[in-house]
Amino acid sequence: MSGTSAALEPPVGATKPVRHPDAPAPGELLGPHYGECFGCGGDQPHGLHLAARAGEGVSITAEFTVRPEHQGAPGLAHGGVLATALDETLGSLNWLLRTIAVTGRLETDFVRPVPVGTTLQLAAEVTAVAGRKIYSRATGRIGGPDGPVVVRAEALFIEVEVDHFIDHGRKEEIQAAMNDPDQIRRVRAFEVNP
Ligand SMILES: CCCCCCCC/C=C\CCCCCCCC(=O)SCCNC(=O)CCNC(=O)[C@H](O)C(C)(C)COP(=O)(O)OP(=O)(O)OC[C@H]1O[C@@H](n2cnc3c(N)ncnc32)[C@H](O)[C@@H]1OP(=O)(O)O
Repeated sequence: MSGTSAALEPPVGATKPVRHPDAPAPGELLGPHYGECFGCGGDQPHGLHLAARAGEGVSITAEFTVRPEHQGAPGLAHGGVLATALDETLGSLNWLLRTIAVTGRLETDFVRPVPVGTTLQLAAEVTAVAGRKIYSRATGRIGGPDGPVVVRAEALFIEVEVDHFIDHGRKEEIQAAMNDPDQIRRVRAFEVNP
């Protein structure tokens, strides 16, 4: 069974997403938005190490290999981990809009079990934008980019200012991030140039 709640229906007046002229080129690896991120960070030993690549338009592809530390049932990926992979992939779309945004709502269909050792091939696109609201959807397949769909998601991301993180994040990590020139460069890559 699947379906989308009314909260994920773009309102009347929503527009098509526009790829930012300075967005990474199609095929370019995006790299992590934060080294300690559980979804994409290279410095996060238990994280997913999800690698996302820019696609055409406002679309993304990504890969994530399920490791033993991601199990729910014996030999199978935990559903929350799969939801994280979808969330991270959908979040990566913001590189192409050059917008900073956080997940407001994420609806997930778990279609088939995903064994440990499997590489999940994810694809996501922004479908509509309405003010600060960014509507998107994603699929995850196994056995290659044309393999069977195992997970699906639809989401609503909400655009925020960098202050969202500075105001709400724990002081230690925020301070460390602000002292890291690489982190500042990454944040800038998300923001629209004035
Ligand atoms: C140098 C310093 C270091 C900085 C380093 C930063 C690097 C950052 C780079 C990139 C970061 C990307 C991170 C990606 C990670 C993967 C994605 C995640 O997992 S993100 C984490 C999970 N999500 C949250 O923690 C959000 C928690 N929620 C909130 O903070 C608020 O609720 C927020 C911001 C989402 C909205 O709050 P409001 O006060 O700003 O805005 P309101 O007015 O409530 O909502 C705006 C519109 O959106 C709708 N809306 C909001 N939430 C909704 C929902 N859940 N369902 C449906 N509609 C919703 C509202 O109805 C409203 O719509 P109408 O404009 O009136 O039409």
